[in-house]
Amino acid sequence: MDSIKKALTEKGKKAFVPYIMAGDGGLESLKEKLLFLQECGADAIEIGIPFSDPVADGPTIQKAGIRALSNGTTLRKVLENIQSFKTEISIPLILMTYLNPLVAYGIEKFAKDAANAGTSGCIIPDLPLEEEDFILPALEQHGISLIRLVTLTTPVERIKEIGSRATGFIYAVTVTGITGARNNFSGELATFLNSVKSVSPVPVLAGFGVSNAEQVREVCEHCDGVIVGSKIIDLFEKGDLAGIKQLVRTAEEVSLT
Ligand SMILES: O=P(O)(O)OC[C@@H](O)[C@@H](O)c1c[nH]c2ccccc12
Repeated sequence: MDSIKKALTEKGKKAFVPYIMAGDGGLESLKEKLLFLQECGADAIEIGIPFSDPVADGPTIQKAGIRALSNGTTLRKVLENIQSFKTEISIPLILMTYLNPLVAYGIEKFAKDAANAGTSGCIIPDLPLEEEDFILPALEQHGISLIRLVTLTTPVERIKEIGSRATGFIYAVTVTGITGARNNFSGELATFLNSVKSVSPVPVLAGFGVSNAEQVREVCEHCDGVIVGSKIIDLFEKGDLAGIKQLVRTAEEVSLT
């Protein structure tokens, strides 16, 4: 079993995966944030690499990216930084990057350096299934799982194909739009999550727009766990560490389905 799938299932509870932007608040704060989230009980952590054209991101993450870029954060610096404290992290770290910074860095070199840094998964939202072949072999060779996304508008056949290739977990996008807090979800959400679950050999985690305990519970009822980004960034910015801890813990209270 791959290490991400194992980490997300072995505790026998719904998974909680926070997202943070590397370099937001200075790269020196990354270690502290990761250790804090690990201590709160996060099951894995998604680390965003800042990029100038983040097409899937809403205002909160766009702003976090701009802050990170303006203090000189690069993919190379992030990987070096993570590598320096990797022995202190025991949960999977998953990098979220758009294709452009990856291609600029070099695919082979990225896969090798990401593995050396101790990361075990990668989300590339602008990499379509049809174009995976130029990157997948390098990731596989270095033991990095490619985490694929499905959305409310992905056709059933495509969801099946993604299910057949899935490693780590499947990222089910809960909204038709960009990242950021939402007041409510589509009426189709439960049906969508159930259909993804029915073809997935790995956990199905839902993300986009989840920003409070009630929504964590609502979404987790129909899948294996949740990913929260914008709200976590907000809470870190406000210094509300108790709020983060409480949100992470919510997933433990949801009964297994
Ligand atoms: O911020 P939200 O709405 O909680 O959504 C999660 C999200 O932040 C994180 O997983 C993410 C940030 N940028 C992305 C781009 C594509 C896919 C996923 C992401």
